[in-house]
Amino acid sequence: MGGLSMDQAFVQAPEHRPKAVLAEAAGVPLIDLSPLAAADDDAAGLEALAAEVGKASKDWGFFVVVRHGVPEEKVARALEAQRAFFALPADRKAALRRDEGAPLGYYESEHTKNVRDWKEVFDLVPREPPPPAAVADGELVFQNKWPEDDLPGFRAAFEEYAEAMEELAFKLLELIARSLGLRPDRMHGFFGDDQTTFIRLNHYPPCPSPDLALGVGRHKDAGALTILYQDDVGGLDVKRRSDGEWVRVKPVQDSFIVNVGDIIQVWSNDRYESAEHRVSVNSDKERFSMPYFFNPGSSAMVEPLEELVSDESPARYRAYNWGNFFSTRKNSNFRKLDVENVQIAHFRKDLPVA
Ligand SMILES: O=C(O)CCC(=O)C(=O)O
Ligand SMILES: [Fe+2]
Repeated sequence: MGGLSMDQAFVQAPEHRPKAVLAEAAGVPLIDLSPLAAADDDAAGLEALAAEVGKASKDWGFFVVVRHGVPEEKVARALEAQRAFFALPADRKAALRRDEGAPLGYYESEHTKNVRDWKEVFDLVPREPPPPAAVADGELVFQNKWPEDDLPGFRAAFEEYAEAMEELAFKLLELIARSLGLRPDRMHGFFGDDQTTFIRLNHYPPCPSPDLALGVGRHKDAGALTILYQDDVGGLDVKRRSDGEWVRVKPVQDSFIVNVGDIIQVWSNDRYESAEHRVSVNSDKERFSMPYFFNPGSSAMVEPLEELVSDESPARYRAYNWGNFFSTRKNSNFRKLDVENVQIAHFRKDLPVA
């Protein structure tokens, strides 16, 4: 199934194999977003909601949202298109395969931290930047590859899904800004028409060795915010900050899982921290998930927001260019490299010991 066959490339080092995973009890916070719908006349409700989002972002870096306002039918249509795509014959999927300079489309050989992931993916962008007149060495071309001939409804399903996700992403960004004591639209300017937001469709086929391999190896999301749909199979594990245990995020009907990525960690000057997570696979069920990675434009310089920096709380990171970070990370996921992945830790300032 899915054309993957178990070999050494998928085997995790013993310390990273998915052994003990805690049950979902005392897990990731569940947040009801319905106060957003009442927004304008309920300032107190919004502030309380922002405080909840802030606490979850601080304690976990992850939370599950329900009553989020995204129409069920839009999610159902996207999910149906996703399943239909991965059910296509291997050669039809391979016709849309990504390559090094053109990272969108189908791919079945992603590596996370140099170990192959037990999954196949399809990446697409909601906003296609115009193709550059000349492509510089190492520059990536973000052009969608649609399965138009096989699945004529696919593109429309994801265009409407992306629109709904963007609306939710801006609302979440406003709640995060409020929770940090900032103007609600403080971060909006980073997400103009040049944003590098992308949607990934994940398919994790049943795996003959779920004790040795992972669907996605442990990692942190590099962007600003991730909004993930997962089906009812389960497999996403989050590293709990309080004790370093891996905790399974329980599937909840009609919910999304939200996590703050590295960029929010940097903007917030470490008030919020992006959490490590991974995907465990199982031997009898396939699993589908769809993350929406909300990312700024590639020219954005990422650094702690000035309102959150002071003499008492000096900037903990040097500014870095998002476009460079993003393309370096994409290249290292494409094939096995000898070097360590780029990390925000590389931009961390050495703070004098107080
Ligand atoms: O499939 C999932 O539950 C999570 C996938 C993930 O972490 C990622 O694609 O970055
Ligand atoms: Fe992730």
